[in-house]
Amino acid sequence: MPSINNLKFSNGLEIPSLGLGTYKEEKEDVLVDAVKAAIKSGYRHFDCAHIYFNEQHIGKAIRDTIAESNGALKREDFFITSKCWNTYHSREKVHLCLDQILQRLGLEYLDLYLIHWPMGFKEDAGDYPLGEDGKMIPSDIHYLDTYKAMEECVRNGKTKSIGVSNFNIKQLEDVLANGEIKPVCNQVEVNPLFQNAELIEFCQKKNIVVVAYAPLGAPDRAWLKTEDPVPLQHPIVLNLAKKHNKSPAQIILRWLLQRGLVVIPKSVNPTRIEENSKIFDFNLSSEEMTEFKNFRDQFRFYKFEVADKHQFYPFE
Ligand SMILES: NC(=O)C1=CN([C@@H]2O[C@H](COP(=O)(O)OP(=O)(O)OC[C@H]3O[C@@H](n4cnc5c(N)ncnc54)[C@H](OP(=O)(O)O)[C@@H]3O)[C@@H](O)[C@H]2O)C=CC1
Ligand SMILES: O=C1CO[C@H](CO)[C@@H](O)[C@@H]1O
Repeated sequence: MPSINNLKFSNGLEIPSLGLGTYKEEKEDVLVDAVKAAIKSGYRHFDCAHIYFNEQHIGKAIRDTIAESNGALKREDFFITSKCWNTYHSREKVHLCLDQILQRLGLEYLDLYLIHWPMGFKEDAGDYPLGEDGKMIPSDIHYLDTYKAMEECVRNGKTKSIGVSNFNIKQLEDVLANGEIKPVCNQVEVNPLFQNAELIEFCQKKNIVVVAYAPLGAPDRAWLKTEDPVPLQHPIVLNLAKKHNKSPAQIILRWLLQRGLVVIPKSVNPTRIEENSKIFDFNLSSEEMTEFKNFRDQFRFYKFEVADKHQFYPFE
């Protein structure tokens, strides 16, 4: 089995270019089985977040696997990302959020701690503080202040690296100009229907690794509409799948890898988890890569519209 390769961060550390997404599953037995199946299939990178309400199960599966491996697996073999939620943007809360994450995971450090979104929400009013207008109530905390506290988390050893998620080019430029520790990554949506070319080009020029979320178009999203386009069923993908004797998901993931991205497909199905790992043993030609330009681009699956009035909302 070809092994999962790594990409190098600007700080010299490495991230496996395939990780397991974990959003939208909170059941302990399902998640523990999924994480264990992933480890068996060679995954070492797990994408978590405070707001996914499931980190205790992921941590349990990883710690149990390490304990049962008789020394074959250690904490250092894993790459664990988690994210500071929007109601934790003040300095004190950035630290509190990380402490709570580590406690739930049962780990002493993260490999990567991200600011989940540039927008801070009102603190101490639950995870989704909705106003009477149906929109998130903002806090007045600037993401540059949040980022300063993130830097302290590297200095105190609770995370190896820091980065951001859902930041646009202007917001990244602010962080690059004002921060002391460079963000190693920006985790953003990328899939055939939302190719995000301009942002990816900017990040790659600045040596910021792009982690592609919703790589398969999040077909399990709660807000799915029957008329929405489905990347996994697109004729271009189906045709390439047939040609390479691969599945539609493998074709999309391979296309993303060949754009120099890290992919974090979510699955809780052991067969699909293994399928998604078999993307390192074939190549799409440059002509095949170009075929993806024929997709209807700019169909964003994660718009987070309840926060679109926030001064730091990142999307147009
Ligand atoms: N930073 C951010 O703001 C965000 C980060 N994320 C992260 O990115 C991860 C991935 O994104 P996500 O939204 O989950 O969506 P994905 O694009 O990864 O799609 C997940 C869906 O695809 C299905 N699936 C997985 N593998 C296959 C396959 N081989 N063939 C067919 N269907 C398949 C899964 O079903 P099943 O489980 O049944 O296999 C599930 O329904 C998240 O889980 C999360 O970790 C996501 C959104 C926002
Ligand atoms: O990662 C994500 C999934 O969950 C959140 C919503 O509950 C999103 O805001 C976020 O981008």
